[in-house]
Amino acid sequence: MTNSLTALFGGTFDPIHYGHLLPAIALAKEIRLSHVSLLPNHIPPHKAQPEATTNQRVEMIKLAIENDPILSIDMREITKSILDRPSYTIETLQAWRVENGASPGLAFILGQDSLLSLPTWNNWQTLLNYCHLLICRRPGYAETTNDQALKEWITQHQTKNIDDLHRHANGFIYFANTPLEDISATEIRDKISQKQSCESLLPPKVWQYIQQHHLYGA
Ligand SMILES: Nc1ncnc2c1ncn2[C@@H]1O[C@H](COP(=O)(O)OP(=O)(O)OP(=O)(O)O)[C@@H](O)[C@H]1O
Ligand SMILES: O=C(O)c1ccc[n+]([C@@H]2O[C@H](COP(=O)([O-])O)[C@@H](O)[C@H]2O)c1
Repeated sequence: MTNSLTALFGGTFDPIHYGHLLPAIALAKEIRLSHVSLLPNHIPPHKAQPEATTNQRVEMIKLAIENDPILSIDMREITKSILDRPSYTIETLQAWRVENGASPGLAFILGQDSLLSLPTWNNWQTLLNYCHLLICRRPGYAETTNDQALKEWITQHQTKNIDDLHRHANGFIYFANTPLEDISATEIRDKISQKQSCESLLPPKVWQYIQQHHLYGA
C-alpha cells in the first residue's frame, strides 16, 4: 500500500484555527496520510471577500503549520494566473490532474457544513472524477441531508474502507471520525471585534499576528 495520496484541504482561513488544524491532523492519522496541504483560496466562491488580505491569510497559515511536519501549504489558488474571479474547486482539481496525470491519488477535505452546501458548487457532481472527498465532522451540522440528489450521490459513492482511498485515484466519499471542534472563523472575527480573547481557539503565533496587524478590529 503506497502513501502517495495527496490531500488538499481548501478554505478561506480568515483566520486559520484549531477547527481546521485538529481535524486535519487527526484525519491524516486515521487514513494514513503523510501530508495534508492547506489550500487557501484567493476569492472564495460563496462568501464575502475575506477581512484579512490573501497575503495575511497565507502568513497566518504558515505560522500555524511551521512546527508540524504533517501540514503544508499549497499556493496554487493564490499564484494561478486568473486571479480576478472565484477559486472554483473543480478548476483547481482539473489543473492538478493536468500537472500530475490521472494515476496518483488525490483527495479533497471538507467539513460537514461544506458537504451540505455542495449542490451549490460549480459542477459539483463531477468533483469525484478528479478526487476523493474526505469529510470531517463539525458540531451543529446534520449528518444527513434533505437534498435528494446529494443524498443519492453520497450513497452511490460512499466507502467505509480506507483501502479504497489508497487503491483508487479518485471516486470515493469517506466520512472521517475526526474530533468535534466547535470553532468557526466567524466566531473568532466577532469575538476579536468585541475585544474578547481567542487565544484558546488558534495557535499562539496566529493570535500574536492578529494582534500585531490589528486584524478583525484587534
Ligand atoms: N470547526 C470545524 N470543524 C470541521 N471542519 C471545519 C471547521 N471549521 C472549518 N471547517 C472546514 O474547513 C474548510 C474551510 O473553512 P473556512 O476557512 O471557511 O472556516 P470557517 O470557520 O467555516 O469560516 P467562516 O466562519 O468564516 O465561514 C471548510 O471545508 C469547512 O467546512
Ligand atoms: O467550487 C465551488 O463552487 C466552491 C464553492 C464553495 C466553496 N468552495 C471551496 O470549498 C472550500 C471551503 O470553502 P469555504 O467557503 O468554507 O472557505 C474552499 O476551498 C472553497 O474555495 C468551492
